[in-house]
Amino acid sequence: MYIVLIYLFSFLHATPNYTFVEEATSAPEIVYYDYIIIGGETAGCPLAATLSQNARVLVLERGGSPYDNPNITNMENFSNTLSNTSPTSPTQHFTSEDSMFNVRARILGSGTALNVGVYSHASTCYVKEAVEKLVVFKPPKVDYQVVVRDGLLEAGVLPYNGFTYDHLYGIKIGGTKIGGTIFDRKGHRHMVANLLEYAVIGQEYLRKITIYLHATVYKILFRYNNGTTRPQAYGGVFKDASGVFHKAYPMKSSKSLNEIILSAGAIGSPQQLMLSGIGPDDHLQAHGIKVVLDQPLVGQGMVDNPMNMLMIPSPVPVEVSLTQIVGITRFGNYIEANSALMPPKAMVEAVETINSIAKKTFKGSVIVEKVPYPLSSGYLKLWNANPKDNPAITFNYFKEPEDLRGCVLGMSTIMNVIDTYPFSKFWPQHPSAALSLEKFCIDTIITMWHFNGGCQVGKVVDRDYKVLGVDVLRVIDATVMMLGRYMGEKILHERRSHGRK
Ligand SMILES: Cc1cc2nc3c(=O)[nH]c(=O)nc-3n(C[C@H](O)[C@H](O)[C@H](O)COP(=O)(O)OP(=O)(O)OC[C@H]3O[C@@H](n4cnc5c(N)ncnc54)[C@H](O)[C@@H]3O)c2cc1C
Repeated sequence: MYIVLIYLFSFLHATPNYTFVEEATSAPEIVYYDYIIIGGETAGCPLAATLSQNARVLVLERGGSPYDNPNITNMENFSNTLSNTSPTSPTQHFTSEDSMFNVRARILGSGTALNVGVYSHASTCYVKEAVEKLVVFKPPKVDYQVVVRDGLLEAGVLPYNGFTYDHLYGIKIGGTKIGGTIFDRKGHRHMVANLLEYAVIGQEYLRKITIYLHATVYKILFRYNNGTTRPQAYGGVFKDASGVFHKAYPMKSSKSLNEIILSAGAIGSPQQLMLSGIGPDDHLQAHGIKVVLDQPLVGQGMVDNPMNMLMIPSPVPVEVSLTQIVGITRFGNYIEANSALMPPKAMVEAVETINSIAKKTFKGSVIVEKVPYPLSSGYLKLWNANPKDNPAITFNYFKEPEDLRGCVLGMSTIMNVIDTYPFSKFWPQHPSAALSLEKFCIDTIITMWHFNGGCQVGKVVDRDYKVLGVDVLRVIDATVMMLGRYMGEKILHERRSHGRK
């Protein structure tokens, strides 16, 4: 075991030699695997690596590889990827129907190749320790983050919980913590794609996993077996970068153990269901899509965490840091801070404003507040039948008054933090009490990029994430919950109990 771990760790600081990752242009016209996973997503990568221990797995990812791109791998370049609007960018930009500027991932490893890297884990029964050994780290000590920690504590965000991966919330177990990060001590990003290392061992001989890049899935195919009226997913159609279409089929299995698994994200999965004919009857027909199953709840329940922030210009230089310290207030708000970064669009506009006032380069930090479990929700609809285009998404931020109240409480905490002694060297002024925090929250809302929903449990999928009303199709991604490795092991267990090795 020790030797295996050394073997695994030896890969971590170099670009992995994934011989099983190929451009989709090299794919045959028709391919057969036990599992077809649509999307190399945060749950999809560990799911694929786990399933490949006992089955043949194909992953179809519409984006490219995250390796050898310093904008992705180096923390200091974090915002360059987010502001890249080219058609081949790893970020696909969209504006929600609420006029919120936002981004979604288009790359192997999905959001973990773009994100801020804050890591906390689910309850321990779902946690696989090895995952944390491979991609999660304790952040280095950064003076500015120490100031944030001390400010939070002085402002009453107690107790201090030290370094922990635990997801602390609620009145009794909130407080201030040092959270995990997917950036290592040198500021290099580690992503879920690194978990494909699990699939490397034995690969040369067994060839149990294949990942096609720039493979955009256009639709899932359905049929009806032996005169039944229940649709069964039996394949998928994908297009490579040269515009050539290919088909991928799960190998025939008498016990229907082989499956198609949608792991295309909170936006991609409900969109793909609709494009494949599962969704609201009238909406699909309006786009000329043949209805396989009238399912009015596909695309419903879209939620995004509203985020608001204060930008704090500093008279002294501030080290570059992404989030290390997380304060969870007794009202449930998350308070996080980043320093000395040139941030993405909404932040860039704010920086430009500040610069034009200050007439000097921005030095400073941002402290953000997130409403953790917003009650406001919306829906996703298609604009057209092209899977490469964004669908129309409405989040209805702050529709529920409780969410706005949550923002006000969070912003009050931030103002208390910057009024503390540790913060005095960054922010010598006292925050203005005359500010209307309700107005501030509404006027300055931005996204936390944590959108989810669209394929809700009990409405679109069952508790095993199988799509209701059809066979051989699951959704395993942030749409439902990010339990890739856990679900992989569960599915393998089901496989073994049916006598498949
Ligand atoms: C800027 C930013 C910062 C964030 N910060 C944090 C953080 O600090 N901590 C944290 O826990 N979370 C953070 N998140 C959120 C987190 O990264 C996501 O919740 C997570 O990655 C899962 O996202 P998702 O399920 O929506 O999938 P997505 O990220 O949308 O991934 C879906 C994948 O499927 C692929 N795909 C979609 N459609 C198709 C198709 N038709 N054919 C083939 N492939 C397809 C996409 O290319 C993509 O790779 C952040 C996100 C962003 C964008």
